[in-house]
Amino acid sequence: MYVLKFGGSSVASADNIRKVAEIVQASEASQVVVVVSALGGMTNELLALGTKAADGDENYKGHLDELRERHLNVVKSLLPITGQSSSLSMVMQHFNELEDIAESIFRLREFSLVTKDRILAFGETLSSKIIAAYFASLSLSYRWLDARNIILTNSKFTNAKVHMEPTMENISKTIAEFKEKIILVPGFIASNKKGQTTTLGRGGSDYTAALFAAAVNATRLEIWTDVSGMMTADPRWVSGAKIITHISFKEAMELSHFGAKVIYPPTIIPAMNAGIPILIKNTFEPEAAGTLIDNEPTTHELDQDIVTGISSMTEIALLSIEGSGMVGVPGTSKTLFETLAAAQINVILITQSSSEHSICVAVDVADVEAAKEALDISFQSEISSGKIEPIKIERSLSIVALVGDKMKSHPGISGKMFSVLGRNGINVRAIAQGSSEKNISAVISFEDVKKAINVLHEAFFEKVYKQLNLFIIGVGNVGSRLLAQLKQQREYLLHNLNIQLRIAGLANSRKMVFSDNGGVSLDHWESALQEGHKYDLHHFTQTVLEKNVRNAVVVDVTANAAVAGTYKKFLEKSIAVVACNKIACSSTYEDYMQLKTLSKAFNAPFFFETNVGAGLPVIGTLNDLLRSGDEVLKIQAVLSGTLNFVFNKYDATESFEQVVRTAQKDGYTEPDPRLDLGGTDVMRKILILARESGFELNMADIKNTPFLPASCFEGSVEDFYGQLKVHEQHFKKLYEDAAAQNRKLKYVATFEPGKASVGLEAVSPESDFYHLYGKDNIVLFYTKRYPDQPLVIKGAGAGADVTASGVFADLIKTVY
Ligand SMILES: NC(=O)C1=CN([C@@H]2O[C@H](COP(=O)(O)OP(=O)(O)OC[C@H]3O[C@@H](n4cnc5c(N)ncnc54)[C@H](OP(=O)(O)O)[C@@H]3O)[C@@H](O)[C@H]2O)C=CC1
Ligand SMILES: N[C@@H](CC=O)C(=O)O
Repeated sequence: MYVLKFGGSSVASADNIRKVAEIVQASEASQVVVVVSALGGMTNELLALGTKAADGDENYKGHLDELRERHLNVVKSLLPITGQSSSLSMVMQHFNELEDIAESIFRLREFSLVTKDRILAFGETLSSKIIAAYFASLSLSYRWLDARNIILTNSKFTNAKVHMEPTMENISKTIAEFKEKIILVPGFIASNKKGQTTTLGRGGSDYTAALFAAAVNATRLEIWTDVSGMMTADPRWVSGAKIITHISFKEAMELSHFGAKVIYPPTIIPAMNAGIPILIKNTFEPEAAGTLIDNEPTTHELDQDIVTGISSMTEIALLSIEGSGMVGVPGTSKTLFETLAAAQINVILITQSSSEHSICVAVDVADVEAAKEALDISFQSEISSGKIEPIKIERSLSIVALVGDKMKSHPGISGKMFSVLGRNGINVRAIAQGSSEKNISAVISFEDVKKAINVLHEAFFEKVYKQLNLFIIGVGNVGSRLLAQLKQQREYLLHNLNIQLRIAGLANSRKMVFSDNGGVSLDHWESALQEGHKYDLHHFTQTVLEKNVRNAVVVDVTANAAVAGTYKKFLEKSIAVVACNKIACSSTYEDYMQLKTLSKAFNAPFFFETNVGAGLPVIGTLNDLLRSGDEVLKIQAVLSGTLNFVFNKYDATESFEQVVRTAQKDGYTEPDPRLDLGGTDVMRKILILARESGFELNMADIKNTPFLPASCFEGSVEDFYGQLKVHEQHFKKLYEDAAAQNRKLKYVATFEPGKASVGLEAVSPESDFYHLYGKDNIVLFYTKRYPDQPLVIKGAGAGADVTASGVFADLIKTVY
């Protein structure tokens, strides 16, 4: 025998009830008990009706008419016209009775728990009788059974406790007498020994079904609902949440406790104790496998799935009792829990420090004031004598929990959980893990809960893609190439690295756009940006912070100082920063160090590989040398792609001004080319290398011997080009003097501990820099391990594509 329970959504309309009938008929069992809830939403409607009447609100009458109409309409659309009359009069009769009760409530202005149960019982009684009539119209072999004659409870109205022994006996005896294939039972309702109607509280229909399943020793209990089973996380929050096809009873209990609304744990206990498997199925997708809950060890699609699911509970509050007077004093926790129990307050989570200095309990936020009041009274003397500090309350908190039987024997799960939360800037307020190790719970801020569930889901469910949320500022020369590369590689990243790119925000100096769903389209980002809001850096920064999305990376592809000034705000919220903008790392040493410190302290990657050598692995190599214990003795380098290009190309046949213009047109110069020609760009780069080598240095410490006449720096960029023209002879002479000695002009940067310089040099053919072509850069690292023959990095050191690819590589590094 199977027991099938259909919830409110499954019987909400005539169409749905037809589906129920199909499912029941298709059941392979020779006999089925079908337990049904009230039409979807009806329990709340009935409650509201009674409350209205009790409040003296005459509108209860109109409300009653609507509910009557809804039931009559279901009958009319479900049954053939010839078979409707007896059901229509059955509905009318019940509503006449309901009307009498409602009128009494209205008159007396009293809606006692006894009356509540009477009113609520109409929901399941009516739905089950209508369904019975439909079964009759299909000529199915069925029997309607009034649960009130079978399930016996105490008199705790609205949440009655079942007298198990007589109830079990009643069910098994009664069912044994029935020969019909279908036994149809209204869920949720029962009666006390006086014969008064009682109800079984939250999840009552599931409980009815579990009682029947246990009493008849059913082969299986099927819970038919509107979702296809229990999921690895709440699908409203995690778009990649998956159905769990098989789960143990204990895991299901843990998972359901926090938020998984598919089953309500206490209701499945009778079936669980009897070892009856429970199958969660979707009435609207009956072909889906659903979730099987039983005593068998959990199987997963992937063996490495240690965690079965992630659950959450929002709207909780923490109460903390702290004080030195608690240490070594037995009885504090006894008083605490007895007080809360006496005040009818459910404790959701408990933590106590091993120092015994503090105990922290999580309760429903609705209970927190009452809890504090009760505790203030109980601990009054300890608080006033200072042994215990006044009880603290923290609201706006949530719990996220990992659930899984297999976590017990698997080290590292909690480590991974907390490091994933930490990496995403999610502060953990309290932690609880039972010795069964089936559940690891963390209390976090409510505003972080969505992010927390998503990052945990990504971390523990291998097949789930990790979503990288990019906020890109700057879509010029380099930024637009970056977007093109992201577009080109997005499928590769998805399928090979499980990284799902999402452009969560995009800005230039005029417009900005954000996207909450799929992200700004990589195919149409230009038009999306064009149609965006007016740009405002403060607004952009605030929006990034407020969005609080997981795996967020701010990508600075501008050359702007104000944008560089925002990194601090991001890093201290654990948002990664990737920058090709060199301003932050070449600002004051204190600012540079602050960013590095924040990055470490908040686990927020801060990558700027492209600050030196564009896409060349210069900073990464230097970091590797130092991490492995090497020390930098000297750095010699050609670090300006622009200047290398200009002095390679310039031979006085084409004007110097024209050659510089070409460098700008080809995307090698800074947005303001005077930074290249004046040496500032190279100063920044050697400064960054010196700092990354572990030396304290500032721009003012670098000697810059300019080769441009001072007048080139006056006025605008166009004035600058004008001055280059004016001084053509100066550049010609520089070139010819070098050529006359068989030398080439190279703009060289040098760093040795204590000193750094940049300037133009005429290098001979023996120099490492002589054969450096095009826009190439070269860096020679002389270190303790490479004292004579330096470690050399050489290659294209400027250009939008190579720079974009360096930024791209940094972005990917933030994931690992
Ligand atoms: N080119 C290269 O080879 C290399 C470049 N870099 C660095 O890359 C960065 C970008 O260079 P590049 O792409 O050539 O510069 P572009 O001038 O071509 O683009 C700059 C982008 O930043 C935007 N922008 C400027 N100011 C702001 C602001 N205050 N707020 C928001 N957005 C702003 C611009 O918007 P709008 O168009 O509206 O002005 C534009 O979209 C520079 O820092 C450069 O040093 C690093 C290594 C190599
Ligand atoms: N303008 C720079 C670009 C890279 O940083 C250069 O010319 O090297």
